[in-house]
Amino acid sequence: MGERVTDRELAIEQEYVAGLYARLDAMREEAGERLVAARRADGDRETAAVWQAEVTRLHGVEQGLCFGRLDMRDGRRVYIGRLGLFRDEGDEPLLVDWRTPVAQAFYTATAAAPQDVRRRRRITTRGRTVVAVNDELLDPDGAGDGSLVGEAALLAAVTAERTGRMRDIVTTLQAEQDRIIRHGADGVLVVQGGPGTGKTAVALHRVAYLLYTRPHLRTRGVLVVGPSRVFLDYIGQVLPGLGENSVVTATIADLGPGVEVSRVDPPDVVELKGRAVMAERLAAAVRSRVRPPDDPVDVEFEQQLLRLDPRACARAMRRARETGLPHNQARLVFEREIVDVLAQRLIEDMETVVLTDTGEAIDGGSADGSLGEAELRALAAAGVLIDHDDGPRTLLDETDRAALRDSLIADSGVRAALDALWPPLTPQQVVGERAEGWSAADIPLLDEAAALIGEGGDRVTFGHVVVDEAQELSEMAWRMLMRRCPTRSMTIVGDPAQTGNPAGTSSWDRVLRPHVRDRWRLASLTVNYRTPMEIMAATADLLAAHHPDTPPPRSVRSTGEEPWRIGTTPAELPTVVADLAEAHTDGHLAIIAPSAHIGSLAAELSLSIPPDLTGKVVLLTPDQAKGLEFDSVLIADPAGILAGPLGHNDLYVAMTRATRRLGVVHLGQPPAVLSALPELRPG
Ligand SMILES: Nc1ncnc2c1ncn2[C@@H]1O[C@H](COP(=O)(O)OP(=O)(O)OP(=O)(O)O)[C@@H](O)[C@H]1O
Repeated sequence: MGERVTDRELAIEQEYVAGLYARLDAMREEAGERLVAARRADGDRETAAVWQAEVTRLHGVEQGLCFGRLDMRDGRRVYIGRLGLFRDEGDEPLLVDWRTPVAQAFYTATAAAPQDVRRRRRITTRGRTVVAVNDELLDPDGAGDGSLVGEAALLAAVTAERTGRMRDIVTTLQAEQDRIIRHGADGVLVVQGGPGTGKTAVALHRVAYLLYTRPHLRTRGVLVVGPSRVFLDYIGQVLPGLGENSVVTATIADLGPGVEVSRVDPPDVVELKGRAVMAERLAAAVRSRVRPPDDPVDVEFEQQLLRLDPRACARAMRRARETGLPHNQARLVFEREIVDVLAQRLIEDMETVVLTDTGEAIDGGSADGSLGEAELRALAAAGVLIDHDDGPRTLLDETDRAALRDSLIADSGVRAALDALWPPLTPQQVVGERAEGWSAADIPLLDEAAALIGEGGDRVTFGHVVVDEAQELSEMAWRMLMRRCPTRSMTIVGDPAQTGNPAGTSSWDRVLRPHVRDRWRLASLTVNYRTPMEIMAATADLLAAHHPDTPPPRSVRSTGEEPWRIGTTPAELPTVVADLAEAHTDGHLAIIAPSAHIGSLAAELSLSIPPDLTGKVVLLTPDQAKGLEFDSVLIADPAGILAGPLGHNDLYVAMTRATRRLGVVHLGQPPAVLSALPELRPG
């Protein structure tokens, strides 16, 4: 039950909040001055970077700096906000960071389990002005069902018009979400839940939590992987608003070895390229480049022919392989072995030149093996540098041998022979050059090849990796990601009922076990904060037909607005969609259509490709719509979407993007799974 709050309370909070902003301003000023000073001090880049980060952090938390207050049973008042603020060091905090243990009760205290909280107050601000104060008394006698904390604020947040950019949910986090956010960082945490259950939001708040509680992650780095650049832009404001600016966001393609994706593979090829067995194929392809020769190999060096026998080659190859080094590094071992063999051969030849069979010196040489002029000339021709001033020396000491090896390595004839026996490779050569360009499914293959040959030794790794829409990753993509997360500390969020990639996953265990065995935990989210009941009901047939074991998430609200359908012809589809879009006046509208219609719809509606999410009308394929949300969604040609390789999942994604309204324009008869939708009557 809400308690009536007087204007006096509003005034009290206004004064307090004004004090917090004053403190924030003072901190900003100080950080700004320190930044200027550090920039002035020559070369103190590190200090300047620290203060630059602090300035950015302090500006990021401007909106909704303080959003709550806990009144404890012992009389203490705790104000909760986006960061901790103190009047002076060692003082009681003016504002407590939402990530501290003290603040947790703000999200999890209920009337039944009040955790020493007497009153929970939500403070709503617009700019720096307090516009509302809502209280909940956590009185065990007045316990409701306690499942939703701060229901009014939550409902206000979930019904608010969308802007095309994701907002943080720090003021209205729910208990099941809070538990996941504060879960320990060891091992892999998989967060599974239906559409709109807050998986993305939770993953991002968890990043902020981990950075706060484990500061070493700031240096080790946190990576957030998302399905597309459009999606990463969509979520891009959330972490800065939580005061965190150091996180790297990337798609799988961004992490790859710098090739441009310019081609789309057919679904069966995508599926094939994504399988883990491709790693074995690539390893075999690399191995096959190195085969002991059947016949002796003649190596030309300084107009002499040196003969390498196949057994010596095989032995050198074996030794190089036994090091376990990647191909291009193992080649250095092979090179050393072969050069040793060649050097030995040269030395032996040399000795037969300068000594007789019985070991006597000829051509003026001395019997103890020290060198005369003729030998020195022969050696010089072989590239061995002899210091004449040193006087006569013993036949080929270690320095001579080293010099001989160096000249062998530098020799083009020797290099050509080495290249033929153990060619240095590039990732492109291993995967097979593609004249027609690279596809997204090639990226993990190129990365695997780079690892096999030992390129990318300077590859950046991270202390924690978050994977969003993780159901989309192929087994090969998982291998690629794991190489970037040696600690295997990960948060993985996804929903196998939304998998659109033919190489994506339907089983977390299957993709994770090869990398972490059973060191992964599953957490579930069950409440849908995005999609109203009416729209979820419209997806019921689709979900039941294709994922009978997946319980639909429970919608937190109902809007009273029924989804509808309307039939048309292929020729009229663009104009029907354009008319419906024109009639749409409130909020953001997404038109979701199979890629075959995107061109004609974009032309008819004058819409941009790639889409600008902040536009009032946005045109997307189901794949591009993944993870996003809009006030209204219009689906064009659902049968066309269903015809894709995992079309039922794509249609499910498309239908669950709307926060308010859903309409479907079908060609001819509607697909069976949508036939229960009421038909829109003209007018
Ligand atoms: N506790 C909450 N308070 C307010 N809004 C919330 C809360 N939890 C989730 N939401 C809102 O619900 C919407 C869906 O969240 P999000 O995109 O994180 O869901 P998701 O599970 O990743 O969805 P999908 O799988 O469909 O991509 C967002 O607008 C988010 O802000």
